[in-house]
Amino acid sequence: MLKAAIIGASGYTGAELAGLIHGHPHLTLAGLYVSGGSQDAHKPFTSLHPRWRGVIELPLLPLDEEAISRIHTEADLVLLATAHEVSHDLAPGFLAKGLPVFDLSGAFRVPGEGFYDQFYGFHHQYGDWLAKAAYGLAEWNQEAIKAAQLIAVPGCYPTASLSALKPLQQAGLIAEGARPIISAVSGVSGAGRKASMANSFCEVSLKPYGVFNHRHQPEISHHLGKQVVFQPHLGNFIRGILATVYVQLKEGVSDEQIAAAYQAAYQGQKIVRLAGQWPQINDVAGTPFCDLHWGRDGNQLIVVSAIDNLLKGAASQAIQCINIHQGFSPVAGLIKE
Ligand SMILES: NC(=O)C1=CN([C@@H]2O[C@H](COP(=O)(O)OP(=O)(O)OC[C@H]3O[C@@H](n4cnc5c(N)ncnc54)[C@H](OP(=O)(O)O)[C@@H]3O)[C@@H](O)[C@H]2O)C=CC1
Ligand SMILES: CC(=O)N[C@@H](CCC(=O)OP(=O)(O)O)C(=O)O
Repeated sequence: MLKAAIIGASGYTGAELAGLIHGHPHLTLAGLYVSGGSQDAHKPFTSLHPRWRGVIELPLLPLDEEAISRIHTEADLVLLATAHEVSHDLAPGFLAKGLPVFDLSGAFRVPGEGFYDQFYGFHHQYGDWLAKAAYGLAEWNQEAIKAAQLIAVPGCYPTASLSALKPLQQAGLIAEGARPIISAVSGVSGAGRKASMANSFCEVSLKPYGVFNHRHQPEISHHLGKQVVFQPHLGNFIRGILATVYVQLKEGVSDEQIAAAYQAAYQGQKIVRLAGQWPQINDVAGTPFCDLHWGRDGNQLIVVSAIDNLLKGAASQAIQCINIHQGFSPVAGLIKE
């Protein structure tokens, strides 16, 4: 069994990771950590996440110097379920000790001068690690994920969007010069567990945000190799993302070519499902799946993609990355085989 330490284990994605690792055939928990000064330090994990009562009875430990030394010597791999700046600061220390790091934040996803200053509001100090990190879009990047020591698990909207668009881009079916348009709705858990006015029960209403300035637009464009228009919306539900993607096809593209592009990309892949009907959040919430379906009218294609933002959009994709990195079955701990 490989021992996995989770930093940020009291948060939404960290708690999902704890559950997935607890149930994984080849992984075991090597500690659940929160910040050194956390108000939750030393509390039982289950006092924050009671659904794991009697199952994961571990304390939330403060990430102080002693804890970091303990992780260096006792853990086989580290999962960072922390804010971007926190992951940016923590990852290099674990990497220097030779530990593989799977980072759920955006801190190592997009190389490029000035990118983090512009879209994340901090200056990136670790260009060498940023250049060496593998982008953990599991169905698309297996060789890089296997080889890298640092895996940057994609954002939730980019996972939903890229899963829909990459087969078309790879097959060369998208019209030159046309920008695919992604309109996506996320559940409120996408914003994390920390309280904020915008995410409080009485304030949440279906609405757009991040118009023309969301950091996932450049993340999607970079990893697609084509500029996109991306518009996120906050929905009044807890978990899940539904992305509707509008694509202008090249002249003369046939239904068979579109179907072949998706078959070529996902045949034999168990996590991305070609749903055969329009996806809905209820079908994927609480699961590691990404459901896709498409329809067309002439050269106008619509693809719909649905995922659970906390799972395929974060924690279960991180587990897919660990599985690939370690040579386990790609779906170990996610789907019974
Ligand atoms: N929520 C989602 O759907 C998705 C989130 N992500 C990304 O994953 C990361 C985690 O997200 P999410 O789970 O939603 O976040 P949460 O806000 O729910 O959790 C953050 C966790 O980090 C801990 N933490 C904060 N500061 C530190 C620190 N200095 N050292 C150690 N631990 C710390 C928090 O505990 P405490 O403050 O008590 O220390 C908490 O456990 C983020 O980068 C997010 O952008 C990616 C894809 C989807
Ligand atoms: C509803 C909501 O607020 N969602 C988050 C996306 C969370 C995510 O994918 O995470 P990364 O920050 O790691 O990219 C947002 O739009 O910022």
